Amino acid sequence: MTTLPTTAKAVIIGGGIIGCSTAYHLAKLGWTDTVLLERKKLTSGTTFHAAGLVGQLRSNANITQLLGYSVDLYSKLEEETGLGTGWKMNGGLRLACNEERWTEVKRQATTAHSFGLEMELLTPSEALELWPLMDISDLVGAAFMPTDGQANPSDITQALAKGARMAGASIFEDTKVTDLEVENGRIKAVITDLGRIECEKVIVCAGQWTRSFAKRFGVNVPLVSMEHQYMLTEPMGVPGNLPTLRDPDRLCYYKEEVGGLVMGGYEPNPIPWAVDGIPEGFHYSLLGSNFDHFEQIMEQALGRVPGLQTAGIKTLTNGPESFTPDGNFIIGEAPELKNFFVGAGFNAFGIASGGGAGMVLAEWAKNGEPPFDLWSADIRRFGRPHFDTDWVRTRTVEAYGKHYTMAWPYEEHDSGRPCRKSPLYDVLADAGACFGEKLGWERPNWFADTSRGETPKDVYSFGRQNWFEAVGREHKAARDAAVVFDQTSFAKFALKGPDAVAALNWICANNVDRPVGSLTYTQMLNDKAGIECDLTVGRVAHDEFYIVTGTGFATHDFNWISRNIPEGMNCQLFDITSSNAVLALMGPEARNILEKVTRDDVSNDGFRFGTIRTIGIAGCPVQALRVTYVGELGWELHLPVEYAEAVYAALMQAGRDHGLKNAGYRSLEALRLEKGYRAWGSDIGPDHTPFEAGLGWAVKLGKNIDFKGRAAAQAQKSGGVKKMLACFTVDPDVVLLGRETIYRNGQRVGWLTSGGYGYTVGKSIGLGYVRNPDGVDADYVMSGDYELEVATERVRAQVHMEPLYDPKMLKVRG
Ligand SMILES: NCCCC(=O)O
Repeated sequence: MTTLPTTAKAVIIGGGIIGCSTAYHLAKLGWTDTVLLERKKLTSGTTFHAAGLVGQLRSNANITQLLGYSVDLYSKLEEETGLGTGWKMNGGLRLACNEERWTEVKRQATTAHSFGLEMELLTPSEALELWPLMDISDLVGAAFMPTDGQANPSDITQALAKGARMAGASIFEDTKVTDLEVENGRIKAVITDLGRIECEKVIVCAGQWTRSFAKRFGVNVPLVSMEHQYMLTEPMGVPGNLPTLRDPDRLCYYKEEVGGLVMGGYEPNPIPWAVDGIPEGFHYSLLGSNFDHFEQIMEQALGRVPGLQTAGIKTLTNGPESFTPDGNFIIGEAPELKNFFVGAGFNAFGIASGGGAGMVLAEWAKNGEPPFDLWSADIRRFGRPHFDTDWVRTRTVEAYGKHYTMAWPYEEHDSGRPCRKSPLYDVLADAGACFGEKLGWERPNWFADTSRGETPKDVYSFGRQNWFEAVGREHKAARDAAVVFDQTSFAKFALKGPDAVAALNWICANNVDRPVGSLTYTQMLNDKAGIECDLTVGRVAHDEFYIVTGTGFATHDFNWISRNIPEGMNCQLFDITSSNAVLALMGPEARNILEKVTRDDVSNDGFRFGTIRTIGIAGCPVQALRVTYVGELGWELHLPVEYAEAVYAALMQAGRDHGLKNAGYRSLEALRLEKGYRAWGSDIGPDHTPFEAGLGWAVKLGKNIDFKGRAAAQAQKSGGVKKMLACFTVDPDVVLLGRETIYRNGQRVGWLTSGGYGYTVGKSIGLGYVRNPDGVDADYVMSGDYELEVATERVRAQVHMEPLYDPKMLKVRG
């Protein structure tokens, strides 16, 4: 009879690879009173039927690092535990069968180089030498990553479980979690059919069962079970050292197994499973093989591996796996419930991610923060649309179907749209808007001039895309006249209460205790002085602040602020995103236009840069913020949604004689790059401090006010930095997209965090950190000779530490 402990530091729910890896790492970190509970047997959920490929390269440096950690761990786990893992570092091949895919593969190789991974380009015949079973008649080229590999999913999980036990963790199989005890918004205990365990942290690694389990406690985990099939052939003389192979143009992957081949794929019409809930008793269970559905993948594979025509098929495994709406996994502490952690939704990368995901989950649970920025996989990246199961399923079906399709620059999702619409959606659509989508919001990306025969639809490529000229027109209007951006999707919060100023001044790096009517640009830092939030704060009353942040950061920033209000302080945070529309009027003509529609004083003296006031426009009380993200004179106009059409119409009419144009997010991006404004999530984030990012001027170290992250910020200000954000320009015909490698005096020193084009300066622009373990300052940055690697080619680059456009801020303050 199993006797559960009555207390534990951490309880992990789920005995698949992620749960076992988390237990392994928590125990190694010294939390030996970690308990893992598995409802049935280890691996019996999804792990046992995973294919077991371990690839490393992703478009995000830290996720690539996490996967690289898995490879390092798997390389030594067998020796440590004495259990076989099936780990083989045979390398991984990726094929390209057309010129566009070849460009994508070359850009991926450069991304690999940026992140410090070896990835070699091969001719078709060189690829054939590594993978002699394939037909290469349609091949343009291939890339080879020598450190990729494959593992046996069940064996590697058992080895992690053994390693966890060896380090002191306890693992209980056949133990069902029936409930959680929650007290004051945090986890108190886990209730099982064999007893109660009081604990500090719960980490739910229950695979596709995670969504319904978490929902019982108000936590949203947007994942969907999808049927995924792969076949295994009878032995056909496949050598044991065969690299894994990804053939994205044919949607297929391959690996060697006992002398045969595993072959699976990602069909464009996947089948969601268990839409109304996973049946009781579904463990060590598979779905019936669906040969008809697999035929489309099989047909493609036969073209690549002719030997499959005569190979016997041993099994066609149809196992449901968790997929997510954006193809990234879901990790971190739930915003809805303290001490409730999630590691789920691994999109068929569970085995590749297992080692690293367990490591980061363990560190996050133990230390209260992840070891590095995991924003692209963070559970707080989701928002309102992700609560709706139908919407999540629709979007996830699209994401699954695009698993191997070309990842085009600027690609937008097609499904589940339109979902959240600004009140101006129809008006802007009539004006030629081509919309993009973020967190469900439809947002104009650019405006087609339909009178010239332009169509508001993106045509994707790796070169300049069809919207390039249209965005250039918007850019020019912003610099020479004025534009209006519909930025209604901005997340907006109100913080109210007698302690609002004290609380916010603790959370913000900049000083927000300024007179009513002041606007403050500020970061919010973690204890390492990493930038957790980057936002604008307006003091609208003695005891009230209006906070504006990016569309995609609504859940994250709300959670960060509310969790960091010091205990006992009397103030409340409200999400008022849906109450207010936002029109940003920007450009040298902005004042002339605004003066025509308001009786309020908007002169330079009457309405200074960096202030917020209420003005009247078209019968509407508008909160006007004199601020800019494009480097021009301008105002963000925040107004109750019901006035949006009237205020927009008044502006457009008044702007007619001033060259006012609609503009979208693509020109906003080009404008901000010229000005060197940083974007959270790419140029700045938890791995970057204000001093590294050139934002030290916004940190209140000169004031005697304590704030979160102050000690680390102070230490870095005194000790100096080891990386520094710089701007790079290259010839206009070089397309920069981000992740291009930066070389200083021939040495790799970083990669671009953003890339784009500056229409005023007529150059391609990138931002990125220059790293040096011995320390970096502006002189060091400026004294180097720079090249960028773009799709494996090196190009000369100029470096800049000042904004390319209006470095003295004359336009903004004028
Ligand atoms: N579970 C299949 C993984 C496929 C891939 O790594 O591309």
